[in-house]
Amino acid sequence: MANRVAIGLGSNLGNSREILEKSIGELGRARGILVEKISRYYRTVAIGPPQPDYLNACVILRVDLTPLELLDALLAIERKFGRVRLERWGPRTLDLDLLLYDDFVLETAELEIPHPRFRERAFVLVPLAEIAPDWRDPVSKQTIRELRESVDCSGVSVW
Ligand SMILES: Nc1ncnc2c1ncn2[C@@H]1O[C@H](COP(=O)(O)OP(=O)(O)OP(=O)(O)O)[C@@H](O)[C@H]1O
Ligand SMILES: Nc1nc2c(c(=O)[nH]1)N=C(CO)CN2
Repeated sequence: MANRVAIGLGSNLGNSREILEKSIGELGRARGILVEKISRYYRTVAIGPPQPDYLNACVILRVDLTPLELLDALLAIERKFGRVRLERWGPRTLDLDLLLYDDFVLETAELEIPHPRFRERAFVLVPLAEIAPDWRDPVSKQTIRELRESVDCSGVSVW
C-alpha cells in the first residue's frame, strides 16, 4: 500500500470507547486500507461550545485510495455510527478527520489536506506525536513533535 495517512478520531456521545474501537475495526476491513499504528486513547476537554469531554485517538494508515476516495470511506464509517451534524464543533458520536496524506497539500471545497486546524489542537497532536513524532507537516515544515511542544496539553490525559 503506497500512501501513508494520519487520521484523528473523536467521540463524546454514546459509548465512546466502543465506538472508537469499532470504527478502527471498520477502517481495517475497508477496501484499500491497512491500519498500521494506533495511539492510546485520551480523555480531552472539549474545544468549542460547552459539552462533555471527548475521547480522542489517532491512527496511521497505509492506503491505496485517493484522498477523496478515503474521505468517502471515512464519511461512510461516520454515518454507520449514527453521526448527525447538529452544530459546528458540537457533540458527536464519531468524528474522523483526515489529518495528513503523505506530503500532499490540497485545498478544495470538499477536502483540505493537511487538516486546516490540526496544528493548534492538543487533542490531535498528543496522540499523533505518540505514533508519528518525526512526520513533517508539509505546510509549516515542523515535525509533529515540534507542533506538539508548541501547544498547551493540560486538557489531555490518557483515558
Ligand atoms: N481534512 C479533512 N478531514 C475531514 N473532513 C474534511 C477535511 N477537509 C474538509 N473536510 C470537509 O469538512 C466537512 C465537515 O467536517 P466536520 O463536520 O467533521 O467538521 P467539524 O468536525 O465540525 O470541524 P473540524 O473540521 O474543525 O473538526 C466534511 O464533510 C468534509 O467534506
Ligand atoms: N477535545 C475535543 N474537542 C473537540 C473535538 C475533539 O475531537 N476533541 N472535536 C470537535 C469538532 O471537530 C470540537 N471540539
